[in-house]
Amino acid sequence: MRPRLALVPGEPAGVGPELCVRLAQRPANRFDLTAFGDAATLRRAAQALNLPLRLLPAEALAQKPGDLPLHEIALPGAPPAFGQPDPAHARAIIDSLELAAHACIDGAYQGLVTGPTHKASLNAGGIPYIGTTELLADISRHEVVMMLARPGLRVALVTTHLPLREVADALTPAALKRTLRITHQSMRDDFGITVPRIAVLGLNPHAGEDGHMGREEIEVMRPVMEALRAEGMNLIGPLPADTAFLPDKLLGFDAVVAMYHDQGLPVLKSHGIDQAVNITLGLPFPRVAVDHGTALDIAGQGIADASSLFAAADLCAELAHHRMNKEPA
Ligand SMILES: NC(=O)c1ccc[n+]([C@@H]2O[C@H](COP(=O)([O-])OP(=O)(O)OC[C@H]3O[C@@H](n4cnc5c(N)ncnc54)[C@H](O)[C@@H]3O)[C@@H](O)[C@H]2O)c1
Ligand SMILES: N[C@H](C(=O)O)[C@H](O)COP(=O)(O)O
Repeated sequence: MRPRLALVPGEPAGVGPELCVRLAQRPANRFDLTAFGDAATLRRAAQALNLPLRLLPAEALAQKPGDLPLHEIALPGAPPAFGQPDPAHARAIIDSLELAAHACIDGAYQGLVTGPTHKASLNAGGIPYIGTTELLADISRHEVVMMLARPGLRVALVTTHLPLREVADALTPAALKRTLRITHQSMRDDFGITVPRIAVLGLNPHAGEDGHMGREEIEVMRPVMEALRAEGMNLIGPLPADTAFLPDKLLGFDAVVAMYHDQGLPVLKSHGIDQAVNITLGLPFPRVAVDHGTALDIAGQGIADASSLFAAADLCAELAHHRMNKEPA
């Protein structure tokens, strides 16, 4: 059976809608798609790119390139100008994500693929939004982990979208343990790695230099890692973050756990945005997103690279297939 994926374009003023239009042109997808969003925005994106687009009822199946079933969540008013998010659209954008997530939880869809959102505009529109990862954790009532991945490198985060000055306080034994457990379990269940080798980065320079440059490695990290090793987890570290990503070292890890957003993600994104994706581990359904943002500077110009969205949809379908095949008959 082909999985049916819910596709949410994200910020209407950004590149998300045009990337969804490009995805709808791909022949022989191994999955069926239904977009959750605004029809006028998708049509406008197709027009800007001079690509065909035929919006179908949500439950229909695409018949030819350019077909896209749509569950419409209309924006109030016309689509925003390219590159100019309108906070008045915040509610509709969040509704798209929430409806798509609930449809996945209810089993109508086997996975969720999302385009980029503009966090500042959503907040300016009165929605206390931190990120889609956190939103999905709330909706599903599951503890989750944000992982970005590209061929040869997977990076999971203990803390996600919070100010740097709050990171050390947020690195609690419970947060670290939760992240390591969810990452370990997902490597086994979703990626089929029986004994995942998980590298854990120190928080401080040189992993604290035996306590001379910070004590979180000694007081928080080592006790948690010892306890989890006793349960059979293969954990390496705490490692100095500056050298953990050396190519030879990476060959020895299935995943790297970073303590905060910009400790891990710049390394991954420095390889280019084309093949990288953002996976939410721990949800009751697979969710994969693009690894890049709204790219407001190039929206509507037809030059945005759709590779990350294609990779996200392909991986989401693969994870969905995997879960469908594991479910008892
Ligand atoms: N998945 C997500 O929802 C997600 C991810 C990252 C950032 N964001 C949000 O996006 C907004 C803008 O963030 P930013 O400016 O830091 O990052 P960005 O990724 O939007 O842009 C950084 C640079 O990369 C380029 N770029 C991005 N995507 C591209 C693509 N598909 N093809 C070609 N070039 C591309 C942009 O033109 C820009 O020069 C912020 O609100 C941020 O929070 C969302
Ligand atoms: N941290 C992500 C990144 O840098 O790509 C991004 O902001 C999106 O995260 P959500 O999917 O949680 O919105």
